[in-house]
Amino acid sequence: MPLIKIRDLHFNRGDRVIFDGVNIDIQRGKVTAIMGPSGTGKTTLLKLIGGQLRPDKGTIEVDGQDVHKLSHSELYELRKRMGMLFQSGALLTDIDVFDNVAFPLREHTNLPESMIRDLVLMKLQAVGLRNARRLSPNELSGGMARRVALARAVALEPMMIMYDEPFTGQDPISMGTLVNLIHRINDAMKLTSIVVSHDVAETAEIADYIYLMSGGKIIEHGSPVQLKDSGSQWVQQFMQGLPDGPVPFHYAGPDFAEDLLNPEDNA
Ligand SMILES: Nc1ncnc2c1ncn2[C@@H]1O[C@H](COP(=O)(O)OP(=O)(O)OP(=O)(O)O)[C@@H](O)[C@H]1O
Repeated sequence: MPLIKIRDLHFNRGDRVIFDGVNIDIQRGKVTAIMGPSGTGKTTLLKLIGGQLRPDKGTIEVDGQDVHKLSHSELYELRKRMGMLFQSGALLTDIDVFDNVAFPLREHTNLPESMIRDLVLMKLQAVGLRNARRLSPNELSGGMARRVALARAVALEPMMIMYDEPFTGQDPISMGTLVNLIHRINDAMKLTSIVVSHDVAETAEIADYIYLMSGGKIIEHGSPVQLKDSGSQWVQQFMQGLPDGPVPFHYAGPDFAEDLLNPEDNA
């Protein structure tokens, strides 16, 4: 049984079709990557899985529960078991690293402070920042801040974790550290991970399975090796990061000549 089962997912933003009949299985214990060009709806998909958005049609089941049929309190309980690491998931800047990681534990559990301390130190140890616990977030590098956010995301021992563009803005060394950490934490904590990214090389390195999305559909799915050997031109363009190919560079709409001929249209 997959941990997440997405069936016939449809979702629109105004007239724009974001998902047009998408099916995805996220297997337990694995790292699954969702990749696709900018604007294809990767972040939107994570929000649909987390219940922040509602599909127009189709279902999303997480651990056997239909996310969009849950009551508020049931969804709240489910969300506590879903770690999320959003790109914008900033740390609280007026408290130190330790208190940032302790925050969800103090918020959602009644554990005594001594136990919270042990749990926080364990999580910080796992991301290599136990000795940075008294630093304030503005004393951290971007890579360190992301590792603290990761420690915080796993503080409540979630069953899964969703990463939104975890590698953006990282230098090669902290990129390498993150790549290792995502895999190590997934295996050590027996998690299920979803990584949403357009960083092909790094994502292919950690993913056990990849879904490639474009134009509202899943274009291809398989192991990184299967995708690298794919005969599809589109898949090759994406996996090799080639600028020209079947993937359009321009956001869909009227063509340029038509726009120039309609100076009245300020849209
Ligand atoms: N709040 C919103 N209201 C209307 N449209 C939105 C909103 N958020 C996103 N969109 C549109 O939905 C589409 C998908 O956005 P999304 O952020 O999910 O893409 P993405 O694949 O994560 O892109 P990127 O890789 O660039 O982060 C885009 O066309 C975007 O313009």
